[in-house]
This record gives sequence, structure tokens and C-alpha cells, in this order.
Amino acid sequence: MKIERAVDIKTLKRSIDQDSEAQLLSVQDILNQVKEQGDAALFELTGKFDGVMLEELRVSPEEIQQAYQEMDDELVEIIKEAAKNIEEYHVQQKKQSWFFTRPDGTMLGQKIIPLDSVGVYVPGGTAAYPSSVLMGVTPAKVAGVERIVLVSPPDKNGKLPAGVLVAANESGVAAIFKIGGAQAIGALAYGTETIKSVDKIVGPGNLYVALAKREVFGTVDIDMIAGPSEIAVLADGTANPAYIAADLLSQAEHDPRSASVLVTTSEALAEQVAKEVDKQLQTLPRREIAERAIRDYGAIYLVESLKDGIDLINEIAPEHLEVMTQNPTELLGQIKHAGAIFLGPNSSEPVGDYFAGSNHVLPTSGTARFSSPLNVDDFTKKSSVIMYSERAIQDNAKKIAAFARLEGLEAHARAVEKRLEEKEDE
Ligand SMILES: NC(=O)c1ccc[n+]([C@@H]2O[C@H](COP(=O)([O-])OP(=O)(O)OC[C@H]3O[C@@H](n4cnc5c(N)ncnc54)[C@H](O)[C@@H]3O)[C@@H](O)[C@H]2O)c1
Ligand SMILES: N[C@H](CO)Cc1c[nH]c[nH+]1
Ligand SMILES: [Zn+2]
Repeated sequence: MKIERAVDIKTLKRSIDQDSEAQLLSVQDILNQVKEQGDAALFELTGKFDGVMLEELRVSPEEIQQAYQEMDDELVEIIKEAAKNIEEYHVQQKKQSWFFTRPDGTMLGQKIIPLDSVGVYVPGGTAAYPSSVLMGVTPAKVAGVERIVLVSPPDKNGKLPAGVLVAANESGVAAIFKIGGAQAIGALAYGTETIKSVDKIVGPGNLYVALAKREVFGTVDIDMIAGPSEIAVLADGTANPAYIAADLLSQAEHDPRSASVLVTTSEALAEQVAKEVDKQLQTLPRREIAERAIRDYGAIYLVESLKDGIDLINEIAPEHLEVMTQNPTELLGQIKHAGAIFLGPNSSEPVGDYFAGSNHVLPTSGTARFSSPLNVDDFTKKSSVIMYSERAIQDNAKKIAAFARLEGLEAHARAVEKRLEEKEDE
């Protein structure tokens, strides 16, 4: 890894918009086909793109049972424990409806309501992460969403990975469907004979999935369109270089476009981390991916002070930030922009990916400046509640009517004045 004194933030801001016109047209065709032909389109497109002719779209209870048998019992227990931790964390996020009254008897409030139904997309292939199943489903469940369904593309034998099925079952989804790509997004948005449409679709996927989500937005709500993973580590000379290198590589192995960045005040540490990264890379099974990510999007930035380091971190707004300094908690107050903040030497990033309980679906590509991790609020909506008292309408009707007339809206004015007339007639 190169050690630099100047920072090119631009290299971290990778665009997710690498779609071509042809891909967009193909996605639009797929969505139309699903809208018009329903299940028949799903069977046909799954044959075409996933190479398997399915008999059933829905995963059967027997398939779920078989998944438990295929998995090591110890791993099932680990998934259960992770699910418990994730639930415990997200329960803390739950907000209550609130109401208050004014002295004139008016009652006002905000009612919080869970969405009726949600679809969670789980990518296929090597990115079919059981942990992402837990992260997508649990906040919806905690929010109180009644119907949560999961979609994921099948393999050539028409199967989904055992880990995905176990995680889905443990987190309490209502149904699992073996469909992927734009056709899965279309089915969730428009509904088919077998799959009822949902109100919101969440979860990452390839370009076809991302484009399809963008296309159906408005018919349904969607979550963020996530870019490749990122990690930034802020460290002083007290940090352990082997830990830092390992954590940088943990995100580099996700994608050749993952960004792994160290910001440090210590030149000695910078040199040690660069050496460690090279050393640890040699034995990684996903070495090729990680090597490309480190080469193209990895960097070590030397800064004069921790204050300069924090300014730089706030500018990068990384998906994950690890703070490995002598007193990490003292810096927390100054960190404004980061999706998840890991404090101290024991809080290795994968702790958050799998087990601590916080959500690993996080804002990427600098969007941590204005967005948050996937959370319970993403699966609720709010309604305002207004109950004006008789005294309040009598006292305020004239003011409201005057305001309406300022906007040239006579019917608005007369609607509230009607209450005054009715009172005079009594
Ligand atoms: N940001 C994150 O947190 C995160 C996590 C996991 C995975 N991912 C992303 O998920 C993606 C996984 O990709 P994947 O492809 O393995 O699985 P996927 O499930 O995203 O896509 C597979 C589907 O793509 C469709 N498809 C493939 N080729 C097509 C074509 N030519 N025309 C139309 N549709 C086509 C097929 O329907 C197939 O079912 C990667 O891009 C990865 O970066 C991101
Ligand atoms: N670090 C990824 C999100 O940035 C999530 C993940 C899933 N599995 C392992 N890691
Ligand atoms: Zn990860």
C-alpha cells in the first residue's frame, strides 16, 4: 500500500451508475414481462438467467427442514445467537407514537405504523450471505411488519443455500421464493399469482437488481442502493499494525472496488501496516479480489494530528470507521460522518458484520453524510393526528381563513368559517 500525504477523496467516491442503456432496456423488458405474464414470466426468466426450470417458486417446509440437516448444529446455534443479538439491538430503536393536548382542549399527535409488507432481496452466488438475511429481516420484524418475504436466485439445481434458508427461518419470514434479478423485483413490486406485492423492497444485488429497484421506486418504496464496501481506520502510534491490516483486508475481500483506507499520525505505523497488508494478503483465499481492491482503492494517509485525521474521516464519510487510538471514546464526539463507528482494538469490523447486533447494511460512497444504517424506522411510517376542540376552532377560524385567502384559496377559508356560522345559528 502506498503511503501518501495528500488525499484524493475522488477515488473513494466510486459511482454505482455504471449501467449501460442496454442493461436498462433489458431490465424494463423484464419488468414488463413480469407485470403482464406473472408467474409464467418468472418460470421462463429463471430458466433463462439462472439456468433452471423450477417446478415451484416457493421454498417448501421440507426444503427448510433439509437445510437444518445440511448445516452443522454449531453453526445453526451461532446464527440463532447472532439473530438474538441483532433483535436486541434493534428493539432499542423502536419509537413510540406520541400525543399531547393544548389548554384549549386540542389534541395533536403522531401515530407510528409498521409497513404492511416487505420484500427482502438476497443476492445469489458467493454473495448469498445469511448474515444479510438477518440484517434485512430483523428491523422489519421489530418494527411490526406483518408479512416479510424473501427472494433469492436459485442455483442450477433449483436450490437456495442452506445458510440463507436457516437464517430466513430463524428471523421469521413468512415465505421464501426462488427468484432473483429484475424479475424478482418486478414480482415484489407488481405481484403475481403466487407472490403478493409488497410495500417496500430492501437488500443489495447486482446491477440488474439495482436498476430494477430504481425503476419500481414509486410503485413501492426501496432502501438505499448500496455501493461496494468501505473501511477507514483512524490510528495513532499505539495501534496494533497486524490488527489494522487484517481489518483493512476484511473489507477488501468483498469486491475489487472495495475501499480500505488507513489515516494515521504515525509514519512508523503506516510502514508496518503496509508491510502487514502485503504479508497477510498472501494466504487469503480471495486474494485476487482483495489485491485488486487494495491496489485500486487502498490508501494510507499520513496526517499531522488526530484533529486533521478526524477532519479527513468526516470528509470521506466511510461506511465503516475503526478508531484505534489511545483513547478512542474521547474522539467519538468529533466524528460526524461514518455509517458505523468501531471503537478500540477489540471492535474488529466483522464483529459488526455478524454478531454485535448493529446493522451491517450501511451507507456507502460518502452517503453517510446524510443517511443512516438500515433501521427500524425504515420499516415504519407516520401519520399526523389532529383533533381540534370547539374552542380552538372558534378562536382560530378567522386567522386560518385569513391565511387561506392570502393564498387565494377561498374554499379553504369558507370551510373553517362554516364552523363559526354554525355556532352563530345555535
Ligand atoms: N453492498 C452490499 O452490502 C452487498 C452485499 C452482498 C452482495 N452485494 C452485491 O450483490 C451482487 C451479487 O451479484 P450476483 O450476480 O451474484 O447475484 P444477484 O442475485 O444480485 O443477481 C443474480 C441475478 O441477476 C440476473 N441476471 C444476471 N445476468 C443477467 C442478464 N444478462 N440480464 C438480465 N438479468 C441478469 C439474473 O436474474 C440472476 O438471477 C454483487 O454485485 C455484489 O456486489 C452487495
Ligand atoms: N461488510 C458488508 C457490508 O459492508 C456486509 C457483510 C456481509 N457479510 C460479511 N460482510
Ligand atoms: Zn463484510
